[in-house]
Amino acid sequence: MMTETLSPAEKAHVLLEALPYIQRFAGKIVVIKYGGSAIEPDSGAIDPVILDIIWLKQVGLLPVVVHGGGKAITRLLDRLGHPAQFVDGLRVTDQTTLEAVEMVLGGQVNQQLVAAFNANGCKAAGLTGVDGGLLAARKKEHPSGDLGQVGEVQAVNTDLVHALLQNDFLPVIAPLGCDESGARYNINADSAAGALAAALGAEKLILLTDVPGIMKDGQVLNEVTSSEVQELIADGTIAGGMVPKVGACLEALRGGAQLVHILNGKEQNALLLEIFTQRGIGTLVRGV
Ligand SMILES: Nc1ncnc2c1ncn2[C@@H]1O[C@H](COP(=O)(O)OP(=O)(O)O)[C@@H](O)[C@H]1O
Ligand SMILES: CC(=O)N[C@@H](CCC(=O)OP(=O)(O)O)C(=O)O
Repeated sequence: MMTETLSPAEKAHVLLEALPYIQRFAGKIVVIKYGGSAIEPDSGAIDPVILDIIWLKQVGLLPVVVHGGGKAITRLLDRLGHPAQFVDGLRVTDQTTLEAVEMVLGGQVNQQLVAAFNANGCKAAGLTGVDGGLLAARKKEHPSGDLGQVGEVQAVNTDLVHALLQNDFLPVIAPLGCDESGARYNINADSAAGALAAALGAEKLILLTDVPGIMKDGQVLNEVTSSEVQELIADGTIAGGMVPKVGACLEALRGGAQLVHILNGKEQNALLLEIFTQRGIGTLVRGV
């Protein structure tokens, strides 16, 4: 292990460096979006991201996990011979696609994550945005045309999430929602995480993906403001799946989140390094 190469004083320093961050964030809600691009298919091996999140909870933070699963949905659609189609990072969702989305997000991926948390000593409970009226959705209108059953969050009822947190459960949330008529919607997981972070008054929103942050000319941008984000979208630097991600960041900031980050979930212990050390990693998105 890497710690074997550290002297006892260096090991103690690592622990002491974390102390002010533990004190600052204890009791605070941190929404973590775990993207389908970073979640490995079920391999049986312990996912290091799961251990990082358990660590956060163990030292008194209140993590809330929102997961994606876009790659797994596309794999299922491929097996069904049903082509996947995206517009601005959003999956066009016909009836067959909605069924696949519900199976993968509400079933496979959610249960894979919950089982992994529980197996590693962390009480986790899986739910979708349909449960307890968590994510009240409506059909998302898009300038490019009809996206089918793609939803956008209209309102968030946080009662169930608070009930879980109060009972020491880690909420693991799949981004599905429904409207008052019972129609069900596929919601982009970043957008769901942004809306939840805003509604929960989260201290932090962290979006874990498969790239080191927002990239420009091959370099990761350490920090961007909301107005720079608009320019980066307009000039095509930010495209595809990164578009809903930055939208989620801006929504969380508008909702009062103090710190919003995009990190590479595949980078070893990215979460712990970002939260508990002075080392800045990924992209920090600022409100101004
Ligand atoms: N400027 C950018 N910087 C980084 N990634 C970008 C950028 N523009 C587009 N992307 C794309 O966004 C992807 C991340 O979004 P997505 O595939 O939806 O991930 P996730 O499944 O983690 O939500 C990256 O893998 C990359 O292909
Ligand atoms: C409307 C829409 O695009 N929904 C997404 C929901 C899953 C998701 O966002 O997963 P990632 O975070 O892994 O991309 C989809 O169907 O792929």
